Amino acid sequence: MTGRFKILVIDDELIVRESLVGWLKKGGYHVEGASGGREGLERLEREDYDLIFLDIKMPDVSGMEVLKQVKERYASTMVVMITAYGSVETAVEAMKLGANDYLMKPFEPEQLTLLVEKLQQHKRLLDENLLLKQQIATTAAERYQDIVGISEPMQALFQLIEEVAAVDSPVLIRGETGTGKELVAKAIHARSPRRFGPFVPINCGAFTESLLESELFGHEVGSFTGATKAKKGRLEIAQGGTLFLDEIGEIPMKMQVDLLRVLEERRIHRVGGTRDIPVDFRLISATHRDLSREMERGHFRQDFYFRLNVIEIQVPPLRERREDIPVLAEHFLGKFRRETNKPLEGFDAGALELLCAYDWPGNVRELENAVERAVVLTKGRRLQRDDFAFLFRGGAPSEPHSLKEMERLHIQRVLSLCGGNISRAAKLLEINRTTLHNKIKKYGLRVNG
Ligand SMILES: Nc1ncnc2c1ncn2[C@@H]1O[C@H](COP(=O)(O)OP(=O)(O)OP(=O)(O)O)[C@@H](O)[C@H]1O
Repeated sequence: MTGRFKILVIDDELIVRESLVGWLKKGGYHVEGASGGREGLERLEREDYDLIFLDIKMPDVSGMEVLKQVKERYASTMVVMITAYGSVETAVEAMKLGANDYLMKPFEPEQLTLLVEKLQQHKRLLDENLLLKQQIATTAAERYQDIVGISEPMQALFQLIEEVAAVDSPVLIRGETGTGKELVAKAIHARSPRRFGPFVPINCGAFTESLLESELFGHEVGSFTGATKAKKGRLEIAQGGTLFLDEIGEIPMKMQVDLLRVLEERRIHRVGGTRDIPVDFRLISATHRDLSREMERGHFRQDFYFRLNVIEIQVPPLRERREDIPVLAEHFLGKFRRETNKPLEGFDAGALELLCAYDWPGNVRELENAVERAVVLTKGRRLQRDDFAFLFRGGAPSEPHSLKEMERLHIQRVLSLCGGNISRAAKLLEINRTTLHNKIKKYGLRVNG
């Protein structure tokens, strides 16, 4: 535990500095020394410290000035002022400015140990408190179910979800990749009379035609080689609940006919079976494709389209609701802070400005990935503009990239080359569609052309 507690001693007096550093090191703490205010501030720029011992009197930048800057920029770092006998008043002044305690020269090692232990305890309590605050930070006003958003289009969307949830008609959710279509589908289910039934999602783009058929309809024993057991399909599993067909635009024409029949007759046959099985689910589907164009091209059946699209919901792209960017960024920061246990304080103004200016072709998923990456890689306490510089590096990297990044860029290029056609891109990349799909999700890539 003590190994992770980091201390910086800022004192221009060599003897005081070295004895403090020495004692604290013996206590098992990670300690560094700085010989003046300026050097101390430079170190703080580069690294996080839990505690600073700070001499009040220093020739270059005074202890009081350093204290002010620390409180402004690294609010959660604790500060103990080091003061000479006779200048207690200044120490008290410093405590008014936010110092946690003071240590009067000369001091004994025991005194020091007790003080550090007390502050360590204090820090633990603060961290727990911070965590609690983060957990309740995203207030009800900012989220609906699990959907975070304060913009007008999102407020209108929440209202629409509420209305749509009350009826049982099929819903088609449209929106670019990563806009939160699945979250919307889940929210509709969670507010609907079917909420006690299952929510069964299936990504139609992630299977080959025959696998998709068996996933949806299930199969009987012996219906194909390897079918040693009968299996329920998702249409059956969704009994009493909601079936969510994601990437409906990827469904092959023949299966569109089969599904259309199911929606009309409310009965299915498993693959290889003859038994009529009644099904009862609400259908929500989603697509990032322009289905009217797909119909014109002869890739999507009109009758099927009308069946799906009884109620249509559009989820706007993130660039059309930029007010949501800061709240979403904070929301994801909270999430990844909890996951990584990094004591991050937030975004600085430059970082937020940059996030709000960026166009987010991969929408909320891309923002989520970007915040995760910044949280993992940052060396500072606040996420800064530089932590998001990778967003603007684009497809022409001028500096070496990690293997992961090369993969991300390569897949994005191939996807654009194939105009967003997943099957074609998967073929070119020599991976299967499921793998490609998972990578698209993982990297928050754009699929639509
Ligand atoms: N408004 C939001 N609030 C919080 N998280 C969000 C929001 N919108 C999207 N997300 C998150 O972004 C990610 C992508 O969302 P989701 O999978 O719902 O998008 P999608 O539109 O269904 O994407 P695709 O078209 O690629 O399937 C998820 O991790 C989701 O939790």
